[in-house]
Amino acid sequence: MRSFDASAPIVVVGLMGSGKTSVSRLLADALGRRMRDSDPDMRERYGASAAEMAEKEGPEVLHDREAEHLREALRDEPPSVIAAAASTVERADIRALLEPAVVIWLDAADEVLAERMSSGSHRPHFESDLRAMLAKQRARRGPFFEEIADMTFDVATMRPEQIARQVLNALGYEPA
Ligand SMILES: Nc1ncnc2c1ncn2[C@@H]1O[C@H](COP(=O)(O)OP(=O)(O)O)[C@@H](O)[C@H]1O
Ligand SMILES: O=C(O)C1=C[C@@H](OP(=O)(O)O)[C@@H](O)[C@H](O)C1
Ligand SMILES: [Mg+2]
Repeated sequence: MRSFDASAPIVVVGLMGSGKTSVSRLLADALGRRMRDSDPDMRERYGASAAEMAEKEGPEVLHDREAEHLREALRDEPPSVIAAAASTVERADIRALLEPAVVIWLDAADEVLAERMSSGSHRPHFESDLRAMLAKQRARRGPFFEEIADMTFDVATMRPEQIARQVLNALGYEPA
C-alpha cells in the first residue's frame, strides 16, 4: 500500500459515467485541495461542452484538448485532485506522466455506466448504442486503466462516499 504523499496529485480515471467527478469532488473537499475536471474547465476555456466540441470540431480535437488539460492540471502546485477525461489513458505520454500520481480507477459493467452517462448533456455519444460504445472503449482502454491504477473500485456496489473514505484510509490520510 503506498503511503500518503502530500506532494502527489490524485487522479481519478475510468470510462464515462463511472463517477470520476463525484469521487474527485469528495476527495478534493476532504483534503482541502483544488479539484480539476476536464468538462467544466474546458467549458470555461473554450465556451463549449465536450459533446459540442466533438460535434463541431471532431473527437480528435476534443481528445487533444483533454490531454492538454490533464498535462496542465498535473503541474498544479499544490497538487490537485483531477477527474481525468476517459480518453486520456490512451496516450503513452500521459500514462508516463501519471506514474508519480495516485491513480484511482472506477469501474462497473457497461450497462451500469451507460445508465449513469445520461446524468448530463456534456458527454459525447459517439454512437447511439451507449453500451456498445462503452464496450469498444473498454476493449481499448481497459488494459491501460489496469496498468496505471494504484487502487480500483467497483462503482456498481460502492457509493462515492465509501470510495472516498477508503482512498483516504488507504493513503493513511488523517484529518488535521
Ligand atoms: N458510486 C456511485 N453509485 C451510484 N451512482 C453514482 C456513483 N458515482 C456516480 N454516480 C452517479 O452517476 C452519474 C455519473 O457520475 P459522474 O461523477 O458524473 O461520472 P463521470 O465524471 O465519471 O462521468 C451521476 O448521476 C452520479 O451521481
Ligand atoms: O471517453 C471519451 O472519449 C470522453 C469522455 C467524457 O469525459 P468523462 O469521462 O469525464 O465523462 C467526455 O466528456 C469526453 O470529452 C470524451
Ligand atoms: Mg465527469
